Amino acid sequence: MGNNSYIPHVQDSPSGKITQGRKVVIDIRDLRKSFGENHVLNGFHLRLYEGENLVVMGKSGSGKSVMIKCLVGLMQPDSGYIEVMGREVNTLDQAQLDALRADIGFLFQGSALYDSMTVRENLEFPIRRHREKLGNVSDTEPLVMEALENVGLAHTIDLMPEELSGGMKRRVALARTLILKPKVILYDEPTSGLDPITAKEIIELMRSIQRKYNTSSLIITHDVDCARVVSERMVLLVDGINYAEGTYAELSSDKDPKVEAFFKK
Ligand SMILES: Nc1ncnc2c1ncn2[C@@H]1O[C@H](COP(=O)(O)OP(=O)(O)OP(=O)(O)O)[C@@H](O)[C@H]1O
Repeated sequence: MGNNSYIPHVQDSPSGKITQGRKVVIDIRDLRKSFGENHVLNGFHLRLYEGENLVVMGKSGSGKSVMIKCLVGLMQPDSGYIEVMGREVNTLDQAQLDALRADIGFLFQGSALYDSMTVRENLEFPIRRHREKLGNVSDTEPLVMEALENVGLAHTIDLMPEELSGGMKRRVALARTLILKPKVILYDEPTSGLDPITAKEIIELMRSIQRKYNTSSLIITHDVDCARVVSERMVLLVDGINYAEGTYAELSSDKDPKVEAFFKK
Protein backbone atom coordinates (compact mmCIF):
# COMPACT_ATOMS: atom_id res chain seq x y z
CA MET A 1 0.00 0.00 0.00
CA GLY A 2 0.99 3.62 -0.23
CA ASN A 3 2.34 3.65 -3.79
CA ASN A 4 1.04 6.14 -6.29
CA SER A 5 -1.11 3.84 -8.34
CA TYR A 6 -4.49 2.18 -8.15
CA ILE A 7 -4.72 -0.64 -5.65
CA PRO A 8 -6.65 -3.47 -7.28
CA HIS A 9 -8.67 -5.58 -4.90
CA VAL A 10 -7.00 -8.82 -4.09
CA GLN A 11 -9.76 -11.26 -4.90
CA ASP A 12 -9.38 -13.53 -1.90
CA SER A 13 -8.83 -10.77 0.71
CA PRO A 14 -11.87 -9.87 2.86
CA SER A 15 -12.44 -6.63 0.91
CA GLY A 16 -11.92 -8.46 -2.37
CA LYS A 17 -14.65 -10.94 -1.44
CA ILE A 18 -17.06 -8.07 -0.71
CA THR A 19 -16.66 -6.56 -4.16
CA GLN A 20 -16.48 -9.77 -6.19
CA GLY A 21 -19.21 -10.09 -8.80
CA ARG A 22 -21.05 -6.93 -7.73
CA LYS A 23 -22.16 -4.23 -10.13
CA VAL A 24 -20.18 -0.96 -10.08
CA VAL A 25 -22.43 2.08 -9.48
CA ILE A 26 -19.73 4.73 -9.17
CA ASP A 27 -16.44 4.48 -11.00
CA ILE A 28 -13.84 7.21 -10.53
CA ARG A 29 -10.57 6.77 -12.35
CA ASP A 30 -7.41 8.84 -12.18
CA LEU A 31 -9.18 11.96 -10.95
CA ARG A 32 -7.00 15.08 -10.87
CA LYS A 33 -7.85 18.55 -9.64
CA SER A 34 -5.54 21.43 -8.73
CA PHE A 35 -6.15 25.02 -7.69
CA GLY A 36 -3.00 26.80 -8.87
CA GLU A 37 -0.14 25.15 -7.03
CA ASN A 38 -2.51 23.36 -4.65
CA HIS A 39 -2.65 19.86 -6.13
CA VAL A 40 -5.67 18.43 -4.31
CA LEU A 41 -6.46 15.24 -6.25
CA ASN A 42 -3.50 13.54 -7.91
CA GLY A 43 -4.93 10.43 -9.53
CA PHE A 44 -7.71 9.31 -7.22
CA HIS A 45 -9.57 6.07 -7.94
CA LEU A 46 -12.75 4.80 -6.33
CA ARG A 47 -15.34 2.16 -7.04
CA LEU A 48 -18.66 1.94 -5.23
CA TYR A 49 -20.47 -1.36 -5.68
CA GLU A 50 -24.22 -1.95 -5.66
CA GLY A 51 -25.67 -2.19 -2.16
CA GLU A 52 -22.41 -1.42 -0.38
CA ASN A 53 -21.55 1.10 2.31
CA LEU A 54 -18.19 2.60 1.44
CA VAL A 55 -16.51 5.04 3.80
CA VAL A 56 -14.01 7.59 2.52
CA MET A 57 -11.76 8.99 5.22
CA GLY A 58 -9.32 11.84 4.76
CA LYS A 59 -7.93 14.65 6.87
CA SER A 60 -9.48 18.11 6.73
CA GLY A 61 -8.54 19.73 3.44
CA SER A 62 -7.57 16.43 1.78
CA GLY A 63 -10.08 16.90 -1.05
CA LYS A 64 -13.14 14.90 -0.01
CA SER A 65 -15.57 17.69 -0.87
CA VAL A 66 -13.76 18.40 -4.13
CA MET A 67 -14.12 14.72 -5.04
CA ILE A 68 -17.87 14.76 -4.27
CA LYS A 69 -18.39 17.98 -6.25
CA CYS A 70 -16.65 16.46 -9.27
CA LEU A 71 -18.75 13.33 -8.84
CA VAL A 72 -22.07 15.18 -9.14
CA GLY A 73 -20.88 17.62 -11.82
CA LEU A 74 -20.71 20.69 -9.58
CA MET A 75 -17.00 21.04 -10.28
CA GLN A 76 -15.02 20.32 -13.41
CA PRO A 77 -11.99 18.08 -12.78
CA ASP A 78 -8.70 18.78 -14.60
CA SER A 79 -8.70 15.21 -15.87
CA GLY A 80 -10.01 11.76 -15.06
CA TYR A 81 -13.03 9.60 -15.75
CA ILE A 82 -16.20 9.59 -13.63
CA GLU A 83 -19.14 7.30 -14.25
CA VAL A 84 -22.24 7.23 -12.05
CA MET A 85 -24.85 4.52 -12.67
CA GLY A 86 -23.58 4.01 -16.20
CA ARG A 87 -23.50 7.70 -17.10
CA GLU A 88 -20.22 9.49 -17.77
CA VAL A 89 -20.60 12.68 -15.76
CA ASN A 90 -18.28 14.88 -17.82
CA THR A 91 -20.36 14.35 -20.97
CA LEU A 92 -23.78 15.23 -19.48
CA ASP A 93 -25.67 18.43 -20.27
CA GLN A 94 -27.57 20.35 -17.58
CA ALA A 95 -30.85 18.42 -18.01
CA GLN A 96 -29.02 15.09 -17.88
CA LEU A 97 -27.12 16.21 -14.77
CA ASP A 98 -30.41 17.18 -13.10
CA ALA A 99 -31.82 13.74 -13.89
CA LEU A 100 -28.71 12.07 -12.50
CA ARG A 101 -28.88 14.13 -9.31
CA ALA A 102 -32.49 13.03 -8.81
CA ASP A 103 -31.15 9.47 -8.51
CA ILE A 104 -28.58 10.52 -5.92
CA GLY A 105 -29.53 11.34 -2.35
CA PHE A 106 -27.41 13.86 -0.48
CA LEU A 107 -27.11 14.16 3.24
CA PHE A 108 -24.67 17.01 3.61
CA GLN A 109 -23.55 18.78 6.76
CA GLY A 110 -25.22 21.89 5.45
CA SER A 111 -28.37 20.18 4.18
CA ALA A 112 -30.42 22.05 6.72
CA LEU A 113 -34.18 22.05 6.80
CA TYR A 114 -36.06 25.17 5.73
CA ASP A 115 -36.86 26.85 9.04
CA SER A 116 -40.01 28.57 7.82
CA MET A 117 -41.58 25.31 6.59
CA THR A 118 -43.14 22.47 8.55
CA VAL A 119 -41.60 19.00 8.42
CA ARG A 120 -44.31 18.03 5.89
CA GLU A 121 -43.49 21.00 3.65
CA ASN A 122 -39.78 20.27 3.88
CA LEU A 123 -40.44 16.74 2.65
CA GLU A 124 -42.79 17.86 -0.10
CA PHE A 125 -40.11 20.15 -1.50
CA PRO A 126 -38.08 17.51 -3.40
CA ILE A 127 -41.30 15.85 -4.61
CA ARG A 128 -42.36 19.10 -6.29
CA ARG A 129 -38.90 19.54 -7.85
CA HIS A 130 -38.74 16.02 -9.23
CA ARG A 131 -42.43 15.33 -9.75
CA GLU A 132 -41.94 13.49 -13.04
CA LYS A 133 -39.56 10.98 -11.40
CA LEU A 134 -42.37 9.93 -9.05
CA GLY A 135 -44.93 9.59 -11.82
CA ASN A 136 -46.54 13.02 -11.22
CA VAL A 137 -48.18 12.00 -7.95
CA SER A 138 -50.92 14.35 -6.78
CA ASP A 139 -51.32 13.01 -3.24
CA THR A 140 -47.94 13.44 -1.55
CA GLU A 141 -49.12 12.40 1.93
CA PRO A 142 -48.35 8.64 1.62
CA LEU A 143 -44.83 9.38 0.36
CA VAL A 144 -44.17 11.88 3.15
CA MET A 145 -45.51 9.46 5.78
CA GLU A 146 -43.50 6.51 4.47
CA ALA A 147 -40.29 8.54 4.51
CA LEU A 148 -40.96 9.80 8.05
CA GLU A 149 -41.87 6.31 9.26
CA ASN A 150 -38.53 5.06 7.94
CA VAL A 151 -36.77 7.40 10.36
CA GLY A 152 -39.28 6.89 13.20
CA LEU A 153 -40.62 10.43 13.11
CA ALA A 154 -44.14 10.21 11.66
CA HIS A 155 -45.47 12.15 14.66
CA THR A 156 -43.41 15.24 13.79
CA ILE A 157 -45.12 15.81 10.43
CA ASP A 158 -46.75 19.11 11.42
CA LEU A 159 -43.94 20.45 13.62
CA MET A 160 -41.56 23.26 12.72
CA PRO A 161 -37.80 22.49 12.56
CA GLU A 162 -37.16 24.67 15.64
CA GLU A 163 -39.28 22.23 17.65
CA LEU A 164 -36.93 19.33 16.83
CA SER A 165 -33.66 18.29 18.48
CA GLY A 166 -30.41 18.20 16.44
CA GLY A 167 -30.67 14.44 15.97
CA MET A 168 -34.31 14.66 14.91
CA LYS A 169 -33.45 17.34 12.34
CA ARG A 170 -30.77 15.06 10.90
CA ARG A 171 -33.31 12.22 10.69
CA VAL A 172 -35.88 14.45 8.96
CA ALA A 173 -33.15 15.52 6.52
CA LEU A 174 -32.50 11.82 5.91
CA ALA A 175 -36.23 11.25 5.31
CA ARG A 176 -36.19 14.12 2.81
CA THR A 177 -33.29 12.43 1.05
CA LEU A 178 -35.14 9.09 0.97
CA ILE A 179 -38.34 10.46 -0.49
CA LEU A 180 -37.01 10.31 -4.04
CA LYS A 181 -35.90 6.67 -3.50
CA PRO A 182 -32.30 7.34 -4.51
CA LYS A 183 -30.15 4.48 -5.73
CA VAL A 184 -27.04 6.09 -4.29
CA ILE A 185 -26.76 8.19 -1.14
CA LEU A 186 -23.83 10.49 -0.46
CA TYR A 187 -23.35 11.23 3.22
CA ASP A 188 -21.00 14.03 4.23
CA GLU A 189 -20.06 13.76 7.91
CA PRO A 190 -23.43 12.24 8.90
CA THR A 191 -22.60 12.16 12.61
CA SER A 192 -20.72 15.44 13.04
CA GLY A 193 -21.98 17.63 15.85
CA LEU A 194 -24.09 14.86 17.40
CA ASP A 195 -23.59 13.29 20.81
CA PRO A 196 -22.42 9.63 20.72
CA ILE A 197 -25.87 8.15 21.41
CA THR A 198 -27.60 10.21 18.72
CA ALA A 199 -24.72 9.50 16.34
CA LYS A 200 -25.25 5.78 16.96
CA GLU A 201 -28.97 6.15 16.15
CA ILE A 202 -28.15 7.85 12.85
CA ILE A 203 -25.66 5.08 12.01
CA GLU A 204 -28.30 2.43 12.78
CA LEU A 205 -30.75 4.24 10.52
CA MET A 206 -28.21 4.38 7.70
CA ARG A 207 -27.73 0.63 8.01
CA SER A 208 -31.44 -0.18 8.08
CA ILE A 209 -32.12 2.06 5.07
CA GLN A 210 -29.34 0.40 3.14
CA ARG A 211 -30.83 -3.03 3.93
CA LYS A 212 -34.40 -1.99 3.12
CA TYR A 213 -33.75 -0.24 -0.19
CA ASN A 214 -30.46 -1.86 -1.23
CA THR A 215 -29.03 1.63 -1.74
CA SER A 216 -25.33 2.10 -2.29
CA SER A 217 -23.81 4.61 0.11
CA LEU A 218 -20.70 6.72 -0.07
CA ILE A 219 -19.97 8.04 3.38
CA ILE A 220 -17.44 10.74 4.11
CA THR A 221 -16.47 10.86 7.73
CA HIS A 222 -13.73 11.66 10.23
CA ASP A 223 -15.51 9.57 12.82
CA VAL A 224 -13.62 6.29 13.26
CA ASP A 225 -16.48 4.80 15.30
CA CYS A 226 -18.93 5.62 12.52
CA ALA A 227 -16.58 4.03 9.97
CA ARG A 228 -16.21 0.90 12.08
CA VAL A 229 -19.94 0.36 12.45
CA VAL A 230 -21.19 1.42 9.06
CA SER A 231 -18.50 0.53 6.53
CA GLU A 232 -18.14 -2.63 4.56
CA ARG A 233 -15.04 -1.18 2.93
CA MET A 234 -13.00 1.94 3.44
CA VAL A 235 -10.85 4.15 1.23
CA LEU A 236 -8.25 6.42 2.83
CA LEU A 237 -7.64 9.62 0.87
CA VAL A 238 -4.07 10.77 1.50
CA ASP A 239 -1.94 13.07 -0.69
CA GLY A 240 -4.69 13.20 -3.30
CA ILE A 241 -4.82 9.47 -3.95
CA ASN A 242 -6.68 6.43 -2.63
CA TYR A 243 -3.72 5.66 -0.41
CA ALA A 244 -5.19 2.55 1.17
CA GLU A 245 -8.32 0.46 0.78
CA GLY A 246 -9.81 -2.40 2.73
CA THR A 247 -12.21 -3.42 5.44
CA TYR A 248 -12.06 -1.67 8.82
CA ALA A 249 -10.34 -4.74 10.26
CA GLU A 250 -7.75 -4.79 7.49
CA LEU A 251 -6.92 -1.09 7.70
CA SER A 252 -7.03 -0.71 11.47
CA SER A 253 -4.33 -3.39 11.77
CA ASP A 254 -2.17 -1.93 8.96
CA LYS A 255 1.26 -0.84 10.15
CA ASP A 256 1.82 1.87 7.53
CA PRO A 257 2.29 5.10 9.58
CA LYS A 258 -0.10 7.14 7.40
CA VAL A 259 -2.77 4.47 7.78
CA GLU A 260 -2.15 4.03 11.51
CA ALA A 261 -2.58 7.78 12.01
CA PHE A 262 -6.28 7.48 11.13
CA PHE A 263 -6.97 4.98 13.88
CA LYS A 264 -5.05 6.61 16.76
CA LYS A 265 -7.44 8.13 19.26
N1 LIG B 1 -13.20 26.47 -5.26
C1 LIG B 1 -11.99 26.34 -4.71
N2 LIG B 1 -11.00 27.20 -5.04
C2 LIG B 1 -9.76 27.07 -4.53
N3 LIG B 1 -9.40 26.08 -3.68
C3 LIG B 1 -10.34 25.20 -3.33
C4 LIG B 1 -11.68 25.28 -3.82
N4 LIG B 1 -12.39 24.24 -3.29
C5 LIG B 1 -11.54 23.56 -2.50
N5 LIG B 1 -10.31 24.13 -2.53
C6 LIG B 1 -9.11 23.63 -1.81
O1 LIG B 1 -9.04 22.24 -2.02
C7 LIG B 1 -8.53 21.59 -0.84
C8 LIG B 1 -9.49 20.46 -0.44
O2 LIG B 1 -10.71 21.02 0.01
P1 LIG B 1 -11.96 20.13 0.43
O3 LIG B 1 -13.04 21.08 0.81
O4 LIG B 1 -12.24 19.14 -0.62
O5 LIG B 1 -11.40 19.38 1.73
P2 LIG B 1 -12.14 18.30 2.65
O6 LIG B 1 -11.30 17.08 2.63
O7 LIG B 1 -13.55 18.18 2.24
O8 LIG B 1 -12.02 19.02 4.07
P3 LIG B 1 -13.01 19.04 5.35
O9 LIG B 1 -12.93 17.67 5.95
O10 LIG B 1 -12.37 20.07 6.25
O11 LIG B 1 -14.37 19.42 4.87
C9 LIG B 1 -8.37 22.68 0.22
O12 LIG B 1 -7.00 23.06 0.25
C10 LIG B 1 -9.22 23.81 -0.30
O13 LIG B 1 -8.69 25.04 0.09
